[in-house]
Amino acid sequence: MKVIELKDVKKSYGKNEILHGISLDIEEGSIHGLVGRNGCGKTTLIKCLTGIYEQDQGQILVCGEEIFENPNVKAQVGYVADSNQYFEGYHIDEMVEFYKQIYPTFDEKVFRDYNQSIGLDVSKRIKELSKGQAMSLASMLNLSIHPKVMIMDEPMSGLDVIAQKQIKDFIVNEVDMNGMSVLISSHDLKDLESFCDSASMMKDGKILYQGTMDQMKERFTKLQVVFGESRSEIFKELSGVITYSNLGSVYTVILEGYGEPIHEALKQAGAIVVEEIPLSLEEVFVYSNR
Ligand SMILES: Nc1ncnc2c1ncn2[C@@H]1O[C@H](COP(=O)(O)OP(=O)(O)OP(=O)(O)O)[C@@H](O)[C@H]1O
Repeated sequence: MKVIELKDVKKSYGKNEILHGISLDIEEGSIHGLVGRNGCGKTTLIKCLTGIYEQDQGQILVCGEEIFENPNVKAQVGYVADSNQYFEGYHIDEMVEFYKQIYPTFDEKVFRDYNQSIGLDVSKRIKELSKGQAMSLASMLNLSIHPKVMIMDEPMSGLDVIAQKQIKDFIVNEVDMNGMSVLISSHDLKDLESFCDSASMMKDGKILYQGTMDQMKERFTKLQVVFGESRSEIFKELSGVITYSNLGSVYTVILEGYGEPIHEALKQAGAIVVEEIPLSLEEVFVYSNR
């Protein structure tokens, strides 16, 4: 079942259109990564998806309903923003009380359990927390709602590696125990690769492609090709080659549209070895944004 459905969503700031027709589906119980260069529109998309902004065009369904000005749906959605500038004068304990009032599903015991690991002093005011501590708090509070859908805008920024692991463990726990679905934006692609089931890659206000991690990587192929002698000219002529490098007669090639014809062309040109090497999400990102 799809918990998030976006159809042809457009959003402008004034006359400047930022989202140019975004369509995106996220399956229940999955962790979906949102990646893209600075300024491509991730936060704008997230603010539409959480109902903070109304889209100018298109449809956004969360749990089957429009989210904008829909408190019933919003009550089922956790949101960790990329910066937390509100409630600065509140003590953590007061924030817990506030969440209890706003969200009937808020589970104080779970919050205390999470904070047992993270170790924030609950008598502190929000403004006395470091950036990483404030991000951890936002994640813990929102996870303790047991939301059906969790939207997280760079939630790991500022967190040390131990806190990152703890927050990821909490997220996975909520997914496993309660079937929570997650959309998470991050610039740490290695991290997303190990953590997400699927991802979307944004570029200039559009989704370039979306799919499972394996499907994302299918777009490009990385080959190791060995000739008896140096043969760089072949890669200048071969179709789909994005980049190549060599160490003597051993070539590493990144190409698009690899298949039998290219394999045959390399063999006919005298390649002794043509071997596919796994690509990382980071490599897919870099070659997609060239
Ligand atoms: N409130 C605003 N008013 C006008 N323009 C804005 C506003 N917020 C963002 N923008 C512009 O919209 C574009 C997309 O910004 P957005 O914050 O959505 O990008 P992002 O992908 O989240 O970037 P980053 O990875 O740096 O956080 C940018 O060009 C930005 O300058």
